[in-house]
Amino acid sequence: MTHKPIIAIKNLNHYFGHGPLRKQVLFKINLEINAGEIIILTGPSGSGKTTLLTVVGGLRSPQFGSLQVLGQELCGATADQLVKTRRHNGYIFQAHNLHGSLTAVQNVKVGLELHTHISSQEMQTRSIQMLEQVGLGNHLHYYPDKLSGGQKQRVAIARALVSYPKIVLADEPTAALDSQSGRDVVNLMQKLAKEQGCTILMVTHDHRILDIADRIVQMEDGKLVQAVKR
Ligand SMILES: Nc1ncnc2c1ncn2[C@@H]1O[C@H](COP(=O)(O)OP(=O)(O)OP(=O)(O)O)[C@@H](O)[C@H]1O
Repeated sequence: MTHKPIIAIKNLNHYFGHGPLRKQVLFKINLEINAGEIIILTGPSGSGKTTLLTVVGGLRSPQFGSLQVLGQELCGATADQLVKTRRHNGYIFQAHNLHGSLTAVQNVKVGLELHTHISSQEMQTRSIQMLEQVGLGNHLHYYPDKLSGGQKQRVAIARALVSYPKIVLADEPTAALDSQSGRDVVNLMQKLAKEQGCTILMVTHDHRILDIADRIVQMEDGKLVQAVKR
């Protein structure tokens, strides 16, 4: 096969703490993820899912092994290189992390902040279009406290996708939502990701949404125990 994976993880080990408190949390992780794939990372609490997600997302430096994202080796990368990698990513977290003092459209624009080549007018236009795509075209100027949980998470999705990222990292995006809103939110992520051709790596305990994955990867005690092809 000639295509290269968008994310290639080889023998990745990760430790927290120092000296006698040093504790290994990721053990010899090997995983390749192709462009456009939706991967769900699941497993018990404390098994290392969030650690793996943050390392892959360039939010934490990889320590041992190899991690290539879009062809760039991140093991041993400088802080600058990690920042560059983060520009290709969109992030969606459990607690949507919207700014309470910004409207929906202003929050979405934050997703374009690092993209200084885009004019302010273009940012506004793209942010509005993105909110229309997530069904919030008539809530553009609402502040987060006037939106429901599901609506806030849809703003967070719009913010994550407005820069057309190659990779979206999502940590428990449905945890704070009722089952219908959770379903709506992941359906929307799936639809937009497929339209934009972006790759999603998502951590979840929510068994109701496993069906959106192309592959489910199971973690236990810091190890990948299973990579199920669907
Ligand atoms: N910043 C940190 N410093 C020290 N230990 C940490 C840190 N972050 C996580 N850990 C430890 O690393 C292990 C893996 O944690 P991680 O958050 O990756 O697990 P998880 O599978 O995402 O769990 P959960 O499903 O509960 O979010 C746990 O034992 C945790 O206590």
